[in-house]
Amino acid sequence: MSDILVIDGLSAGYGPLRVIHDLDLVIRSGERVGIVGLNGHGKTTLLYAIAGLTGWQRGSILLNGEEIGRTRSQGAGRYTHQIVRKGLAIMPQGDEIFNGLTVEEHLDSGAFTREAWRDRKARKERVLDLFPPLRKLTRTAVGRLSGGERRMVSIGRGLMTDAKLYLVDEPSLGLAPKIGQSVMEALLALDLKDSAMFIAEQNVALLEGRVDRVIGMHAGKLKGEASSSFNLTKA
Ligand SMILES: Nc1ncnc2c1ncn2[C@@H]1O[C@H](COP(=O)(O)OP(=O)(O)OP(=O)(O)O)[C@@H](O)[C@H]1O
Repeated sequence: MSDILVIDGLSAGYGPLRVIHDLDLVIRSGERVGIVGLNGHGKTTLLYAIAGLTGWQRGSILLNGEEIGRTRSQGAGRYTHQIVRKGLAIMPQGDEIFNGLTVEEHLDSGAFTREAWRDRKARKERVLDLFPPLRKLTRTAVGRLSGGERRMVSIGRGLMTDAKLYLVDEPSLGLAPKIGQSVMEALLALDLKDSAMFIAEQNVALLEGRVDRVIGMHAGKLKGEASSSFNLTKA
């Protein structure tokens, strides 16, 4: 098992606000790791820092052995395209999708590397196998879909490339519990091979027993392994 993500001494924030405090984390190939914590304690900011999307950051982040951290004081997103090309897929919180585009156009938009584009038909099939409700909707504009279907599109787009690390931010957020559970189950059914998945989620129960590890986050620091006994209010 090789290290896919090695974070060493990461601090990050926005302007004067420091959200992540000197954080270390290792995720290995084949691992699914969950991160839980209350709203505002920095889960999204940690995922953003890995993707180079915070206001500023410092500390080392190795993705598959390559440094993607750098010390940055400004220019959020300036290096994100390079990080993505090194093997990062990010599925952001909420549905960052374009209402006028069809499901198929959305999935195609995720196949932006040359290999992924060449292979997009097979990749779409893989996504449609994971999310069967989308199969009959490929020509439908996403603006007409339900919340659960939109989430499937947004996650499915992130699965159109062969990433080394998939970052998924609150896949069940805002969905009815049953729908949230089925989206999570589909996501966890993905054959990771030698890649890894890092999932931020507020609902610990959705992760427990389904991922390899659950880590708690409180006030910008990791709290070690968590379980359903991990009390979010007192973490
Ligand atoms: N773009 C931004 N600019 C300024 N401050 C931000 C920005 N994004 C987040 N913050 C602040 O950073 C802190 C951590 O927020 P973050 O979204 O990382 O937490 P979270 O644990 O992911 O919560 P949530 O589940 O609501 O996303 C909060 O105080 C938030 O207000």
